[in-house]
Amino acid sequence: MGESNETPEALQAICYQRGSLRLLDQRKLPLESVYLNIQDSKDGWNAIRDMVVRGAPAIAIAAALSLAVEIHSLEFKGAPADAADFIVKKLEFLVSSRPTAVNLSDAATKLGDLVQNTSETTTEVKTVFKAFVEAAEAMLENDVADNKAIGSHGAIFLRKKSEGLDKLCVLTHCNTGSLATAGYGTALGVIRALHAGGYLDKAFCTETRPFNQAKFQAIWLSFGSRLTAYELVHDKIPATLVTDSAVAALMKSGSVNAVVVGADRIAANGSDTANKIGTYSLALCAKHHGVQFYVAAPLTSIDLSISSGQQIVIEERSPKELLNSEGGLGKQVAASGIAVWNPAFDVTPASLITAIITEKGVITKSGDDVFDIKSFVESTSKRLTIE
Ligand SMILES: CSC[C@@H](O)[C@@H](O)C(=O)COP(=O)(O)O
Repeated sequence: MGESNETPEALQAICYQRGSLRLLDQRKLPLESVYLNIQDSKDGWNAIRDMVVRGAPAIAIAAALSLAVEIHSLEFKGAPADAADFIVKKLEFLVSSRPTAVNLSDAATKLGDLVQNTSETTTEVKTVFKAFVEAAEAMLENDVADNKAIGSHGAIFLRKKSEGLDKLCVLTHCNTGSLATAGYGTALGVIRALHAGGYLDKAFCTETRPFNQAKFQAIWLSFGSRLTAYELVHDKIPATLVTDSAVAALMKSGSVNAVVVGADRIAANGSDTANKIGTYSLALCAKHHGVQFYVAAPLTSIDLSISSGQQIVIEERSPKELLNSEGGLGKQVAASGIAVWNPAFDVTPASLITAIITEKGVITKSGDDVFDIKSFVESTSKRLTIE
């Protein structure tokens, strides 16, 4: 993994052209824009594990493209079936980088099926590789369009639900924007769409402990946004940063009309949702204060194979992120010997969620207070499109 200081375009987390992949090192934002060259799936795995790239959709796309770059110039000896097996094994390895977001394993399953099927209909290894590379590239291209559709559906729905208000104040958590996706973002995409339409009064972004994913922090290793605040400032969207622990007081003051967050995995039960740690507290606060709470996510974040949030594996990160400054790399800040529990995600029960905003429309609850996620997904044409 080499480094370069070139800045192709601000807010572009994934820079790809066939045979070349560079990932914006999000640990260094907002003070430095450094791109890391990703040459193979091992580099991709490390970049995901070490949070160079993060956010459920971006992780899946970066993983697939890291393998696309690896096989671009690979001299592979073997039959098409061996090439498909090679790809499937590499995908399994990539899936092991981070466990909670389903987008990566969804992509791996679909891409694996694609290469297996292709290998059965060709005598050429290069046909198998080409099918994989084109499908990985399609993920990058389709994601921005999907996010813009999420933004548009969300903006229309939120306005409808907030009749009487000309402009809305919307709170978001973590980073779900251009940096977490191929561009535009999911929950942040809804905020972008509201702003573009002249319907946003103000966005609130939470600090998002412990990695500070929403905060603009002047220490390059204090992970996170830095990121959401960076995007909001970049787009000149009126916004205010708050600590995670200020949210209850903020809602009590009546300053928030709606909360919109992203998702790493939505269960089929209708629908417990895993998202960045702290999301559950926001949802409880929102319920208490009568504030609407929305999840904005692509259909690839829905996992129909699990019936409830209890089956979602929650990633636990290093205690060092709490014990030391600068994302764990700096000086000790906590008492020696203290035990640490550092989950990266939590699960918000469906009962606290007003609606789920997807690229295919908004999933609302039926009379018995449940989301019929399964019917919604089945009635739409795609999850991961392999064209
Ligand atoms: C569009 S990103 C959706 C989620 O992935 C996001 O809200 C989140 O929890 C990101 O967590 P991260 O640990 O930064 O990968």
